[in-house]
Amino acid sequence: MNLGIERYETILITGANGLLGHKLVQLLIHREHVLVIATGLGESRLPASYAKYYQWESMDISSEEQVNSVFEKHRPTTVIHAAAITQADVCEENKEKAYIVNVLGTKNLIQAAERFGCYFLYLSTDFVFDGENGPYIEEDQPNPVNYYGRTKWEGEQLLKQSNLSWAIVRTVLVYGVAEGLSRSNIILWVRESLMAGKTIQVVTDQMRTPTLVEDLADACLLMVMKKSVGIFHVSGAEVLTPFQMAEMTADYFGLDKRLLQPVNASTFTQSAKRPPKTGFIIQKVQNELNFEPKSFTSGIGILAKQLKLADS
Ligand SMILES: NC(=O)C1=CN([C@@H]2O[C@H](COP(=O)(O)OP(=O)(O)OC[C@H]3O[C@@H](n4cnc5c(N)ncnc54)[C@H](OP(=O)(O)O)[C@@H]3O)[C@@H](O)[C@H]2O)C=CC1
Ligand SMILES: Cc1cn([C@H]2C[C@H](O)[C@@H](COP(=O)(O)OP(=O)(O)O[C@H]3O[C@@H](C)C(=O)[C@@H](O)[C@H]3O)O2)c(=O)[nH]c1=O
Repeated sequence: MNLGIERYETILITGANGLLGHKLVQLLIHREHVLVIATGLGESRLPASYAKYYQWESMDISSEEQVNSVFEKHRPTTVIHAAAITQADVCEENKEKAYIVNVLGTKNLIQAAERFGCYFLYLSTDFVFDGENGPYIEEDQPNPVNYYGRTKWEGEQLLKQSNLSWAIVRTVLVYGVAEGLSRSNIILWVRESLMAGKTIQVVTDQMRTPTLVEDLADACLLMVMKKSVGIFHVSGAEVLTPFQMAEMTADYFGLDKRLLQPVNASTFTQSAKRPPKTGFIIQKVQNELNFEPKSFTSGIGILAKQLKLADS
């Protein structure tokens, strides 16, 4: 795909060791006229085969000094900000750390990006909503019910108040596979548990529109190409409960569904409250970007192929 840009773009990605960051690097490194600066905590955990196509910078976004020095060195034209503490329970139990990374880290990036006039794409979440009446459109009013959601919402507001040309991409329950991840996701968790013969409790009364990470990365690329501005809801189109997702995963891999134990979220104790019914209406990105997400079953198929390749 031609990026549709004449001059060279230097695209700086935060959270490049994460699931989305990994796929963004994979997608961008072979584009013409694009220099990829992949950043993350410590060393790169990206596949060794990508190494010669991008530059790695160890960058803790909560360090203003590290952020400024990486921006001075590479002078990015675009920032895709995917780094965050994404575990809702960790954020709830360690609010100060969550604030420092998710809010102040975002502020450091925005301030540095302002000095270089970057286009800034920020990853946000369905957890900015309270989940009382999803699925949501972009104009709905956020009202986060947990601390992770609050920090992401504060990040959104910082960006809106900036002088940057910005886009906020909100997404939902992202699934996929990549090397060296620091968090799992619903398909991997269900598959691994059932393969080990383990009974798992799965929630029946939450609603989500799960998102294949490759679809999300494609949407981010489209937005960078168009320099889209505003808030965009990017997710799968199917509204499903985690229990339905678990059943579909078990069916796909031919695993024993009797190991799936249905539970209500109220009986299921987690330190961060989860919004019950979220998910997105994605008409805006369908209309403006021609974005068409895969079905959940196709998404499992794509992930399964990658698992097979990794095993072979
Ligand atoms: N996953 C999901 O279901 C959803 C994700 N999102 C948002 O999408 C974005 C990408 O998510 P995803 O890729 O799935 O998440 P991951 O947790 O896989 O990736 C996030 C990355 O951020 C890195 N990170 C954490 N703290 C810092 C820091 N101080 N400085 C630099 N990097 C840091 C982590 O590093 P390390 O790996 O070393 O810990 C990790 O690699 C996030 O902003 C998230 O809020 C929104 C909705 C749903
Ligand atoms: C751990 C666990 C999860 N679940 C369900 C609940 C939940 O909807 C789904 C995923 O659970 P997790 O705790 O992994 O994730 P959770 O924090 O609920 O998911 C979120 O991640 C962050 C980053 C986001 O921004 C959100 O979009 C969102 O999808 O699986 C169970 O049913 N049983 C379990 O034992």
